[in-house]
Formats: sequence, structure tokens, C-alpha cells
Amino acid sequence: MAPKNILVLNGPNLNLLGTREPHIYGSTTLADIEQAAISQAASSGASLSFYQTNHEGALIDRIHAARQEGVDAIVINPAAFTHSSVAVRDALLGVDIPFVELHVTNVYKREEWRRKSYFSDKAEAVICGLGPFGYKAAIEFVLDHMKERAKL
Ligand SMILES: O=C(O)[C@]1(O)C[C@H](CCCOc2ccccc2)[C@@H](O)[C@H](O)C1
Repeated sequence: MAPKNILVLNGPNLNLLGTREPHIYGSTTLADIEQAAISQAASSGASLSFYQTNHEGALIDRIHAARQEGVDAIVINPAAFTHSSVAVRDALLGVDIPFVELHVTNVYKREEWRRKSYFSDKAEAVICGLGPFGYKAAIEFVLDHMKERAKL
């Protein structure tokens, strides 16, 4: 059965998407991305929640809550926590919900230190460099991939 409940999480400073540094992060806002994602999921009969925070503990608490809510899959752009947060990694592993790691930029085309992720080795998939389309691709992957897994 395709997942019915998808949670999209965004880490620190992603609330600035589309408003600052457009030459790096593009001109699409997080609100634009959210609206498109909700419509995309709904067209497949899935529900989608969207959450952004600049606070590590709040992100961890939101991940914990996903377990109680019956979230089937998580799409997460951990932002700078990608490169630093064992705590957010542990929260994802602790709730045991499959997740896709997503970055709008190609982190391998940037500073060396951005190549280290605390999440990639546990992610179902890692998407980077597709800009806002990465969110569409991640949700499509989740919908298709989980449907296939349900058949196993
Ligand atoms: O490419 C991505 O999505 C990143 O997760 C974005 C993070 C930065 C999020 C901050 O986003 C901003 C957007 C507009 C203006 C300023 C920051 C960065 O630390 C990661 O290495 C890659």
C-alpha cells in the first residue's frame, strides 16, 4: 500500500529560501515548495505535513511526534544539521521511519566539509542539486518506492 502519511522536514535557515542568496539557493520560497508538495501528494491520495525549524531540539521533537502520528515516510532537508547533528540522526533511527535525505544544492560541488552527512548511510535515497524540484522528486520516490516495498 502506498504511504498515506508523508512528513517533510526542513532544518535551519531554510525559511530564507527564495528570499536570500538566490544565486545559491534559487528564488522559490519554502511556501511555494510546500504548496506544490501538498498538491502532489494529494493527487496520489496521500497526506503531507510540512515543518521547518531553526532549532535542533524542535526538529527532534517533531520527529518523535511523527511516530505517534503514524507517519509512513519522511523527506528531510537537515540543512546545516546534515554536517553536525548526531542527535537528529539518532531521532530518525529511533522512530524507525524510512526517510529520504534532500538538499537543494549539489553539496559535492561546494565546500569539502559539506560532503560529510550524518544521514546518508541510513537514508532510503539521497537527492541533491535538483533545486526545488528535489522535493517533487523525493515525494514521487517515496510514493512509488513504498508502494513497491508494500508488495514484498
Ligand atoms: O543544499 C541544501 O539544501 C543544504 O541543505 C542547505 C543548507 C543551508 C540552508 C540555508 O538555506 C538558506 C537559504 C537561503 C538563504 C540562506 C540560507 C546547507 O548548510 C547544506 O550544506 C545544504
